[in-house]
Amino acid sequence: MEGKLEKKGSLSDVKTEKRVYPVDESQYRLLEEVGRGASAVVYRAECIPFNEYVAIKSLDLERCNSNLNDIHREAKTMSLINHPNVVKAYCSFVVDHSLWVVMPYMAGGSCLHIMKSAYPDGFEEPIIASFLKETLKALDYLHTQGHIHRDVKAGNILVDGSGAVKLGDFGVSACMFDTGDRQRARNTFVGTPCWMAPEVMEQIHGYDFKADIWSFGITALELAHGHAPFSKFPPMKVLLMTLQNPPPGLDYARDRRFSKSFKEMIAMCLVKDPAKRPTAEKLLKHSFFKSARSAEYVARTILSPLPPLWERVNDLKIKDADRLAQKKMPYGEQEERSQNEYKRGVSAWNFDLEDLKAQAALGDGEPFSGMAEKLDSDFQEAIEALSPTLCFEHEPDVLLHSTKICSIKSEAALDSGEQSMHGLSGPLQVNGLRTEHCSAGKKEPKHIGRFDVFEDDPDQDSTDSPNSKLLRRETKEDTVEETNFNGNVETEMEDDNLDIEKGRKMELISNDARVHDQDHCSGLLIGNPVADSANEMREADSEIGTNTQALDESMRSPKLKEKPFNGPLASATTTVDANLSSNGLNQSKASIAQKDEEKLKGPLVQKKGRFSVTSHELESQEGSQATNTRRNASAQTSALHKSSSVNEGLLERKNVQVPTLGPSQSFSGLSSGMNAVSVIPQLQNLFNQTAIQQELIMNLMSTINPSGDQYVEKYNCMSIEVILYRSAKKTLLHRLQI
Ligand SMILES: Nc1ncnc2c1ncn2[C@@H]1O[C@H](COP(=O)(O)OP(=O)(O)OP(=O)(O)O)[C@@H](O)[C@H]1O
Repeated sequence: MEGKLEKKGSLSDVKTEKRVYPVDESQYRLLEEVGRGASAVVYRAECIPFNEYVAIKSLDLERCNSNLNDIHREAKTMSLINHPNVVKAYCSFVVDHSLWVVMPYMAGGSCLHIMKSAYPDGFEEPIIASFLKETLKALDYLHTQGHIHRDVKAGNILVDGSGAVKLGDFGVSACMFDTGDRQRARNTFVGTPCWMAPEVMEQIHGYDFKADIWSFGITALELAHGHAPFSKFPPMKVLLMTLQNPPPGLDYARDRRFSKSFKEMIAMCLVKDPAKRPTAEKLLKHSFFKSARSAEYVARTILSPLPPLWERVNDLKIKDADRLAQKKMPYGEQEERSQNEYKRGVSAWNFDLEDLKAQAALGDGEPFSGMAEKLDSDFQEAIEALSPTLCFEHEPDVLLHSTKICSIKSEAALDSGEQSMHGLSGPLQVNGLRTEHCSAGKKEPKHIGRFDVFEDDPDQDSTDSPNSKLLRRETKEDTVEETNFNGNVETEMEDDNLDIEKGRKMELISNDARVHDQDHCSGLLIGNPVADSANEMREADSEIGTNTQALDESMRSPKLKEKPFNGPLASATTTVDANLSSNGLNQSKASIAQKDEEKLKGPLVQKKGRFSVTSHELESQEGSQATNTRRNASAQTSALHKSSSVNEGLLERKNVQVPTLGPSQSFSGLSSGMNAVSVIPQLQNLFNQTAIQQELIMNLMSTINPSGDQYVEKYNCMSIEVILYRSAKKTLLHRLQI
């Protein structure tokens, strides 16, 4: 390691390393603010004894989830970094409630700052190549040292006065969002949604340094366009789009100005299967980087016309404040702030998958999905804006990450036990569409219901994008799923094994919540994430402390304790899969095919690190207790699957009309051997879950904005919808009983 440091370091670094920077506040004079992030303010400062400008990043420890030891450990790591393209920490020390990290002052500021001030539509290609090449060197170094940056974006690519480029924000800020060791950190969402790799969002197998390569590709697009893809959307939408859309690329009409080589380089980074992304070292050899210019060229063409960094930063602050002032409505203001922070690239987006699923359930899943068209657009926004991982407290310009939903979930999880968690665990399932890796050999869906309304979409023809071409080459079969907001999926399969494939999908879902098909889907997370999750939640709760206490209180209703919160996600999935398997014969054919295949390969159910675990192994490992629990959970999940699919069959057979269900409230085919009476418990189950969700939403609303009349109004509106929905279910139940 030592040798590597020397090889990759520079003389100047070695020189500065010998300097021992004072760890005493009085030895520094803070000057202007030159940057602000989620948890830190960065100042230009003077190191008095050395008569040198430095940057001091002041991290507010009171706003951090991490304990002081974690932060110090990370700061220490940062100080050990020694590479000309990585901003190192000279030293760090605590001042009052803040940690001061002393770093070299990067007078040009971040690429984001430069873009915002002077290049709102992005840079020219040689400049992009220059920034990216240096960034890639930094990543190569970090990855070689075993580090994952986790927050690569234009806002963290810094330029010094002489045009040298360094990757900043390594270590400390990453640790700010961790609550423990790295492994756990790697199972939480860390980073900024637009830049986040799909595998980071999915949390199925964890992620590695290839996540940085994805973020690097997104950063390339950011530098080319002036903003990251999907940056205008709220985080939930960004996550959905990243997971379900084809990877973004330079596919717009205006991108004709960019070279084929640039487009190709981006497409190589933005492959959803991390294993297929190149390493930083390999990428550095790509022809695109031949167009990179010298630091001197960057300083002359880009930096010299700009005013000093602090002036630019101040101007940007004023602009942001003006924009905010234009929006007067409280809700609009909050949304606008959120968007501002988001566009600014602040990384306070520490998501938890469960939060997102809860959000997905609230916004998109049953019971509301069928009524979506009836809700006014305002209400839709309000539901989306429930994205409760974000809230503003105290300081208007600072986005804090709140764990309110997490706290609700913790209560529910702890109280209702493992089974309830199964419906919520695993990959994000929204609108009945399971997220799948591209490597699964399938094309991505073209639309995500209402989320496909994207200004740039016409240009972004998924079939023409270089990425999708790239993906298609990897694809053995050609499957296109089109999903609308209500979870209906039209499937076109050009493969000869159509029926078997359809049946296999059904088998995968309905067997229970366990099976993954290695080639097809990420599937539900099985194993046993519950215990860990529950522990993490307990810890998270204790850390959250008073912030969420009020909410926790409000969530301790007996109903919530009794009922597992696993309905909408599990049942929303049903529509899709039931549609796929409307033919019972196909099912059994597929079932046989699946079993044959399992005999040969052994069904892969989970990957643990480098090891694949088959269902047999898993069962024997987990012992009978875990198996039983899983079976219970499976039975529950299956029941929900069945309940939804049975409905339509009954409707077809009995020709029952359900007047208040929207046209898009989809029910699917009847499984053979089911009778009407047998579905009543399942319907009852759905009915109960509706009530639970209603209460959950109400609590959320009152907690987020206890005095907000708007929410009350919205809630009333929603209550009506829920009542309509309930009455539809009652009618159905009544008719079935007759
Ligand atoms: N050494 C430096 N010299 C000059 N400006 C800097 C320096 N370090 C950071 N900045 C500026 O301050 C901003 C915020 O810093 P930083 O990103 O490290 O904070 P953070 O709280 O970790 O933010 P983030 O939300 O990106 O995680 C950066 O975007 C950059 O513009």
